[in-house]
Amino acid sequence: MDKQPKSKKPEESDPDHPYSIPGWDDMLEEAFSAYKGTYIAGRVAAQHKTVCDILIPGAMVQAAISGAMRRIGKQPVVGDFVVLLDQAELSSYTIVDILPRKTCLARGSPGDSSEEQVIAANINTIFIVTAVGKDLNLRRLERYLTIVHSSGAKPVILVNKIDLADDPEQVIEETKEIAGDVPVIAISALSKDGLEALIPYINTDETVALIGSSGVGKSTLINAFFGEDLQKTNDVREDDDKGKHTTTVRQLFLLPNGGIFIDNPGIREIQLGDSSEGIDRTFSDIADLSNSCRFKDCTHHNEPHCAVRNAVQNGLITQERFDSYHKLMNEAAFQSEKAEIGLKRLEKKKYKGLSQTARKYREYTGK
Ligand SMILES: Nc1nc2c(ncn2[C@@H]2O[C@H](COP(=O)(O)OP(=O)(O)OP(=O)(O)O)[C@@H](O)[C@H]2O)c(=O)[nH]1
Ligand SMILES: [Zn+2]
Repeated sequence: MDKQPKSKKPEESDPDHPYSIPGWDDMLEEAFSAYKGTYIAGRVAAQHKTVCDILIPGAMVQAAISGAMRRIGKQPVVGDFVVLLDQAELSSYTIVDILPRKTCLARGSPGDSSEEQVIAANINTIFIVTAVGKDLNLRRLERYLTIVHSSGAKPVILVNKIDLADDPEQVIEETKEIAGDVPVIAISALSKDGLEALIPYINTDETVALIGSSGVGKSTLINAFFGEDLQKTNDVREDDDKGKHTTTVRQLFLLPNGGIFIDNPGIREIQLGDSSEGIDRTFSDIADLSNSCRFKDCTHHNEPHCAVRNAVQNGLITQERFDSYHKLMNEAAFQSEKAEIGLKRLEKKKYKGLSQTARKYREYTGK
């Protein structure tokens, strides 16, 4: 491949250069260099039905999705880096392509609809927020870990309301037991204790998001950490010529220290999709033990000489964690099947998205 020379990072304020787009890097620069002509790059800050709010160097504009993209079902989501056709003569912008996504947060769609829904793209770190008390549910955490691992983003577990814990250390220990190598951080969004530990994850040009159940303190944390006036700090110069004024709530925020924060209801209410790969990473203890099962494709149900079931019997893995694993595998297999049926309906020849693990699991269990 013809390698483009790496361009030097210019001043952040240079409105003519895509480096002023939050999160822009050399890889994107290289992908974008394939577009010659009146194209500019931007990042999706919010999605609406037919248009998106796009951050371009020095301004925020609205752009429609090209007919060609709509026909093939290519839908930009918040966080995407996109290529815009700059039609100065029409005072408008059109999104003509999406630059390669580094991470992709998706959920299994509810009801009968078959396709996985991408909610946000290019998030580097996802804070999984949980809280001391009845909200601290390890099984639910495993579910969130699976979702984040599947997205490609880096998970970090925040145990909020630590001020309510009788024995904070024990709470953290319990959480660490299911976390693998994922960092576990105790915080109190209310008293702002422990928030400094989050700073390293919000480096310049990193994109972060948070997920967690209702009531764990996500809003309190956003206000405590990112500031009450997040919306204000995100004020960008309006492009008078081409930009239309938008009154809708933005979903991508620029943080005062240079980081980028993405928040929308879709991220907050995320469900498990076909994430069998994420399950393997969340349950790496089970995945490791699987190598010692007699059958290579052991599903750890009834097969003889199953190292995983042995570990459960010997107390190395708790019954609750084992059940949680099976529950998530069942759901992932169900999502896979739903996706497959949907795609057959669309008469697609091949579906690569179905993960092998989930397929085997479904064949074996008949679920
Ligand atoms: N004791 C204590 N209470 C907290 C802490 N953080 C949040 N809360 C309280 O928990 C309740 C829920 O907090 P929210 O920030 O609204 O929770 P949320 O996750 O945004 O909830 P949804 O908006 O439903 O998703 C509020 O009453 C907060 O004051 C904390 O660190 N300690
Ligand atoms: Zn087994």
